[in-house]
Amino acid sequence: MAETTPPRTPIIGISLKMYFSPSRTASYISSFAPIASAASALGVSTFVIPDFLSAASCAHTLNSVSTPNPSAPTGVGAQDCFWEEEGAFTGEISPRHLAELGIRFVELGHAERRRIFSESDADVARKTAAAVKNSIIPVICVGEVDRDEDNIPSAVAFVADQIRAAVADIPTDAQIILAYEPVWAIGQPVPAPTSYINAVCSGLRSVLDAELGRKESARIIYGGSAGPGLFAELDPEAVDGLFIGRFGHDVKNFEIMVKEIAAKKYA
Ligand SMILES: O=C(CO)COP(=O)(O)O
Repeated sequence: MAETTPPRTPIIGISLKMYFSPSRTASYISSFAPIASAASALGVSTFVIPDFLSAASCAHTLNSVSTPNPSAPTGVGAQDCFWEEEGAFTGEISPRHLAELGIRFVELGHAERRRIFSESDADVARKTAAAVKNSIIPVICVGEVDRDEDNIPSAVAFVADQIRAAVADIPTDAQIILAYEPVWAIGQPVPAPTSYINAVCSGLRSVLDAELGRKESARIIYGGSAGPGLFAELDPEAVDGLFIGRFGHDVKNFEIMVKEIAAKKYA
């Protein structure tokens, strides 16, 4: 069954990629838990995506954190999943098994997976459908590869095609998160220019609302060298939150960004 609530609550998440050892991840989660609770009180949802080795124990910890606002929960995600639920698929991870362990999000189609492991839009679509079927919220990563700040319509068109492909086989009311990450802005010292992020996200918002019927069910978060100070410059009508990488490794930065999102979204 698709996860259909809560709609469009601001949300911030971090992927730890393959940066942290299991012990460092455990210590990060201990510091993260009270921040998630405070974020909920501010009306901001949070998630952490550790590597697979730590996902179950992180879910165990974070799922027992008290989040005072039921519309702003916290949760743990996985960095990928397979589209099949069970069987002879050596090395793959079942979305049904993730759900059984209390994992509430799954990141799909990250730029690194598309580039290094040749994941296609068709793969992402099948994984998205499998996640939704298991009540896991997909965090679908999309973004254009080349930097061309003068050509916003072409970035919007490219990313909109990625989105159309990813959601082709799920119901319109299934809750999804679109992590808009211009590939050229990942792993850089600074994010994409804010005017550019705002323009692309507002183009995508129109496609989601008018064409895909996802005004309530799809949130857009920005990722790609995002850090403190960024959200204050973003358009809160177009961008629902952030997807953090390196600049959230210091959990204090994550806390700062939670507050910046709350301030801007509830201004
Ligand atoms: O890819 C990202 C999040 O998944 C962004 O990573 P960085 O913020 O480290 O560039």
